[in-house]
Amino acid sequence: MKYVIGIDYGSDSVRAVLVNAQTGQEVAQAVHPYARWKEQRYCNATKNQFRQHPLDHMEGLEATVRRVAQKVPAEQIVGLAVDTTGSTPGPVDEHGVALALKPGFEDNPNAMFVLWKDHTALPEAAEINHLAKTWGGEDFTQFEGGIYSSEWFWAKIAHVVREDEAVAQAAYSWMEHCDWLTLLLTGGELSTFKRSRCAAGHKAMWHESWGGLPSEEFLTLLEPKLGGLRERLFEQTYTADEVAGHLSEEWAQRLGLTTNTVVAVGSFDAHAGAVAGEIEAYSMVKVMGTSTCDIVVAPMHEVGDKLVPGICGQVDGSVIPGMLGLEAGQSAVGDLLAWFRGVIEWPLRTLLPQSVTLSLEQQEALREELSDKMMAELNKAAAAVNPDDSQVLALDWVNGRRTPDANQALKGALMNLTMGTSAPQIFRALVESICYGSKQIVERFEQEGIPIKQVIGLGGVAKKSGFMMQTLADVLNRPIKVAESDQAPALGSAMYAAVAAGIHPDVVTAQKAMGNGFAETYTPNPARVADYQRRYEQYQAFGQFVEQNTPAMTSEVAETETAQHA
Ligand SMILES: Nc1ncnc2c1ncn2[C@@H]1O[C@H](COP(=O)(O)OP(=O)(O)O)[C@@H](O)[C@H]1O
Ligand SMILES: O=C(CO)[C@H](O)[C@H](O)COP(=O)(O)O
Repeated sequence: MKYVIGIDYGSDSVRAVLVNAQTGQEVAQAVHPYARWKEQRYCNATKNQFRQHPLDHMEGLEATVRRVAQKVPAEQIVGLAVDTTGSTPGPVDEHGVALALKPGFEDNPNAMFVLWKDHTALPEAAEINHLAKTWGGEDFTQFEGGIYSSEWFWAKIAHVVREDEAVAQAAYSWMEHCDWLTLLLTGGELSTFKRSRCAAGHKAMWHESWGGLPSEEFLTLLEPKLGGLRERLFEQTYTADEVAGHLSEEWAQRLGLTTNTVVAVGSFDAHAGAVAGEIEAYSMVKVMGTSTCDIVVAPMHEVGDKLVPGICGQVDGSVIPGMLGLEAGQSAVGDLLAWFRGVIEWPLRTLLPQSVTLSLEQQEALREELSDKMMAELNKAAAAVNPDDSQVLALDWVNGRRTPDANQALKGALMNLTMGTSAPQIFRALVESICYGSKQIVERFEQEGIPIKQVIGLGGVAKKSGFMMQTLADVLNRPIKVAESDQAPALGSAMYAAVAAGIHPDVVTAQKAMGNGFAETYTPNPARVADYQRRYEQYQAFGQFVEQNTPAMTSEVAETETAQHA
């Protein structure tokens, strides 16, 4: 019997699944929340600064993989692969050691991984967009939807090197999180390491037609401190079905595995999730968690030269080698609902500690009990709201708008509040706003000639919120299948690992052999469709109003906003 391990690094925790390499049947899974991240040690939410310490990731690697690996003989585990969030780049030395692991940088957030949802690089993203359209050369954003985001590689690097001279000096190179972990596991040389096509193509403006990364001239025009970095990055990229190497002696020992285990090239969580969600041509797989990524694949020859504006890129082989992978998404989905929960939990955090009748332990127990129940209860109560009784309308942009047309400077909003507005009505409006945002994305693909033939949901929100999924089916007026797997990105990585280890000839065959199928299908309720269409039009008008009244994101505006938050 042969087995593979898929390792999925989410925003809050890492999980590993051990599966049968032939059938995909799950043998074991283990989850580990990041300890430092849980305390938000290197974050500042008001500045939109979200940094993760590499020790959180290394501890999670050992904790999860050791636990699942012990279920079967080590020599039967033939492959593993890692997917992570992205763009989550971090600075490294000439051997690929993360800077935060080196003396002097242990507590410096700029030496850590800059999580996808960190928006401290708003000015740099605005500069990249301006430069790309005006510098007189190639528009390097053209395969990234034409608008570069502050969530991405170059904006983040430019921001950190400007802000922190010590990091700028010490950083030999930069790596996406999925690449850094894969190099860590294989112990190879940084100069010959196989970087992820998925990460480079969607976030680093890598494209074969201009010889890989944007030119030295463009990068130094953006920021002179980037001079020379291009040389120390990479020219080639590799798809996730390829072999990056074998487990190093050190990590084989630390994980309880052998050096015969093949390690596949890394990828992003959403792309791996789409593979496990059995994506096929013109399906949209919605990976719904903290954020949402909408992944579509299409045959290269059918898309031809078509460029889809306002999405997060179109990349040859980023999901399924040989097909074009297209990505869009929303920056806050589970996070939007978690934000609202946080708002209404305020008295629990502030007034409870003032209680004279409850002990500290009782307060803590009460806080946890209520917080645990809150999301499920809000879903239930929001589903019971009579839509005719509430006109509340929301914009889902609390963490900016990722797509269509990235504008991370936009903010969330609520309208039509009355004296009768209740928490469930607001929660319902937030859920609806997420669904309207999703409809805009589907429409963008279709307007640009990429038909969406089916919609598949997966991830924490798709599994936990039937209310969200039913609303989505009603708003989109399409059935939505929800994937069976609870750990879809990890299963997708296991599929990539199985191909890299030679168990299956290609990703499509691996999907067929190892797929878990679907748990349920939400079908649109015809009685709701017309009303949601009317409200969708109101959402669009509300969005236009807010957008028109939001200052254009020049670097000056971004700097003022950042300063106000500091
Ligand atoms: N019952 C629920 N309804 C809606 N959202 C939920 C519910 N329970 C948890 N969530 C949201 O799910 C998100 C986590 O999703 P998950 O897929 O597990 O994580 P990740 O995005 O890190 O991969 C959180 O943002 C949380 O607010
Ligand atoms: O942009 C992405 C991938 O390209 C993802 O949204 C990001 O990685 C975060 O994912 P999640 O919401 O599951 O934590």
